[in-house]
Amino acid sequence: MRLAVQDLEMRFGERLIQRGVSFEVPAGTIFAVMGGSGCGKSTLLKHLVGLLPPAAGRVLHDGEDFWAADEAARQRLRGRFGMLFQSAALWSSMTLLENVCLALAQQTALEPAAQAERAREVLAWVGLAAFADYFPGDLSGGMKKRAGLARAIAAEPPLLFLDEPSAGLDPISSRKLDELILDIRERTGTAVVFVSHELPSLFAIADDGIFLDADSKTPIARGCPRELVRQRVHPTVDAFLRRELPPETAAPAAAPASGDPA
Ligand SMILES: Nc1ncnc2c1ncn2[C@@H]1O[C@H](COP(=O)(O)OP(=O)(O)OP(=O)(O)O)[C@@H](O)[C@H]1O
Repeated sequence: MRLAVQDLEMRFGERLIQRGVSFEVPAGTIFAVMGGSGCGKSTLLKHLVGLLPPAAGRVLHDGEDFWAADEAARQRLRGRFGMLFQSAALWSSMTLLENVCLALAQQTALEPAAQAERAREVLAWVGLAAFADYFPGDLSGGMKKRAGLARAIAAEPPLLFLDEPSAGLDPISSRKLDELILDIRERTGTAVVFVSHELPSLFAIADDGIFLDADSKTPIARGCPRELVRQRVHPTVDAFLRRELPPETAAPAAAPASGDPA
């Protein structure tokens, strides 16, 4: 499935958030949505997953215009997306197995026995085979994220949306989640669109990406984060990807005190 975003304009009422947002995500690509706080990353994700209509522009799935389609067609397209929200959004009263089975019941025609078999398989992929009968409340944050990922990928969606997947995780859990996302792409060929502030994750897994700028309210860079940082494409992008203060806010370099060695 190929996602194409064409000249999207994002607004809340009169307030412009971003304009001129265009990019494509071919099958199997891991695509990062980057930018500082409040630039519109989560809002863009809402336009892409079908939660919020954009003010203008198009979101095409294999050429089919999502927001111009009727509700039945949108529902069919939504069934092809896997989603992992920041909170992992698991049902707390259901075990992990039941959480994954519920997603399979909603998104596939599998019989209950086949749902359970598939659910155990994906829980094993994410390293939670031994926790199938646990409730989300009994898991660590990283385990909840992995369970959420298992649920998102259970029906083998061709397109996976991840909203800050590693937020709140320690560096080791975050690294494991990155490897899991790469492994899932390898196994299923899914495309992944993810929002992240985590530089190690951006550098480790993204093949391509877009940088949304809150000041100009428009994208200011496109490409693989590793390349963008190497090419020094824009001071704001540089500041973000290198964790450097932008020149206008950086403290002046301290003058050497007299008597210091030269
Ligand atoms: N429902 C809403 N109504 C009005 N304004 C909103 C709404 N949701 C978000 N905004 C505003 O739109 C802008 C973009 O918000 P968004 O959450 O998309 O940013 P973000 O890049 O995801 O930020 P962060 O990295 O901090 O999560 C912000 O200024 C926010 O205050």
